[in-house]
Amino acid sequence: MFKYTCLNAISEKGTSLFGADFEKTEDIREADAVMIRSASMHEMELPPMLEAVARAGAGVNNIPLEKCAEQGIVVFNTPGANANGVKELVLAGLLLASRDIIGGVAWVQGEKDSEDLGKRAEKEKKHFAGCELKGKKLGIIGLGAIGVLVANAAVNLDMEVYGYDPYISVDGAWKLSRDIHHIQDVNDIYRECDYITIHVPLLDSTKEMINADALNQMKDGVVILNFARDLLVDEKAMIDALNQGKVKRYVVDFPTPAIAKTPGAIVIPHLGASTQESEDNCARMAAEELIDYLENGNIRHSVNYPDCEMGVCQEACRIAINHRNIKNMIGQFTTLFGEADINIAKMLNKSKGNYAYSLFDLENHPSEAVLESLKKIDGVLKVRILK
Ligand SMILES: NC(=O)c1ccc[n+]([C@@H]2O[C@H](COP(=O)([O-])OP(=O)(O)OC[C@H]3O[C@@H](n4cnc5c(N)ncnc54)[C@H](O)[C@@H]3O)[C@@H](O)[C@H]2O)c1
Ligand SMILES: O=C(O)CC[C@@H](O)C(=O)O
Repeated sequence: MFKYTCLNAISEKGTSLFGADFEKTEDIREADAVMIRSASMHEMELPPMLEAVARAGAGVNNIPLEKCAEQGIVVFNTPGANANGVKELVLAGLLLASRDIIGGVAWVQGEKDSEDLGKRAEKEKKHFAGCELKGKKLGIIGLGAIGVLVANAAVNLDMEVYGYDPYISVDGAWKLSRDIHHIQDVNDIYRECDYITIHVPLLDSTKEMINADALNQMKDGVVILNFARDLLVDEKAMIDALNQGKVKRYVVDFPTPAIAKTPGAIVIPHLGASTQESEDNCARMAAEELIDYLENGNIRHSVNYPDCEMGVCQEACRIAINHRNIKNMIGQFTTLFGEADINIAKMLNKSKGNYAYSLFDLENHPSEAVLESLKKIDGVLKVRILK
């Protein structure tokens, strides 16, 4: 029996996939698995029996990845599962920044008791006029699941699209429309574009990438959209740029009191992935990842351990070992099995950065003593016996 806990509301489309071997608990201390959206785990003590965390979403900056890896806890996310939801809100952001729909609707609300509202609207509407997207230059920083969808949709809106992503995946490159200009130097995006949208993860290397230097290079009256993470933008520099009119509109999905008070900012309460479809997709993918990991030891879409899949075990049992990526680990594992007279039917070892993962399908069950010896090997972080 496995236990899971949800640290945020998770769609029932995902949780309903947990079968008879799974039970929900409200107490993380007895959970084998955590499902999470945006709650922060940074200050949390990680219980010793926790095996896995699944982020029903893309960004994992709310989870201590290294601390989890050190305890043999595999962290998953759900790449692409909410990308369409975000893409659609980015398109809404482009339109909201270009036409004063928000100002116009607020004006109508303020005048809703005027008998001659229709007539007055015709006179006042000039205050809410805007510009069209067609022909404008859109720069996209980050061409992953969301950036590619935004880029292709913007081409269909007749925008001139510039994309920058030095680490673009082969899959991403295949999906990208040929009409997109591939940019090698992000400064070209800063200098050339009328609209700039960022779709990169929050990392040490991307933190405050939109800072005073970047803003100074941009065109006067540029529109910036940030549906990725608040800390990608230096908020103080953005507020100054909005106050000086350098930035015409800043559309941001991450509210703070300072930005919400600044004229020109269009601030949304983190709604990018808040559609039924995105929530269902993320929950389903997260649940499937956890089930396959807990039952079969397979890792797919992990952000702190290598992906490693060996299907369903057909032998006496499967041993899953989370360990450091250092030399002679496999030699020590196989020596132990050999000395215990256990034949290995199938094995797989993968590494990612400082961490590695090994699966062994064995023809006989190892004794408790063998399992204890495995756990004692220097560099081993977790050992599980499955089936
Ligand atoms: N507002 C929301 O509700 C919402 C929803 C989903 C994702 N997000 C955020 O959006 C981010 C992107 O999501 P995604 O699903 O497209 O992720 P993704 O991993 O598919 O794409 C990220 C892309 O950024 C690129 N990248 C990394 N560093 C870069 C850099 N310095 N310059 C240019 N490109 C760089 C990567 O190569 C990758 O292609 C997530 O990390 C998350 O923070 C927000
Ligand atoms: O769970 C959410 O609502 C937001 C998710 C989003 O920020 C993500 O990174 O996927």
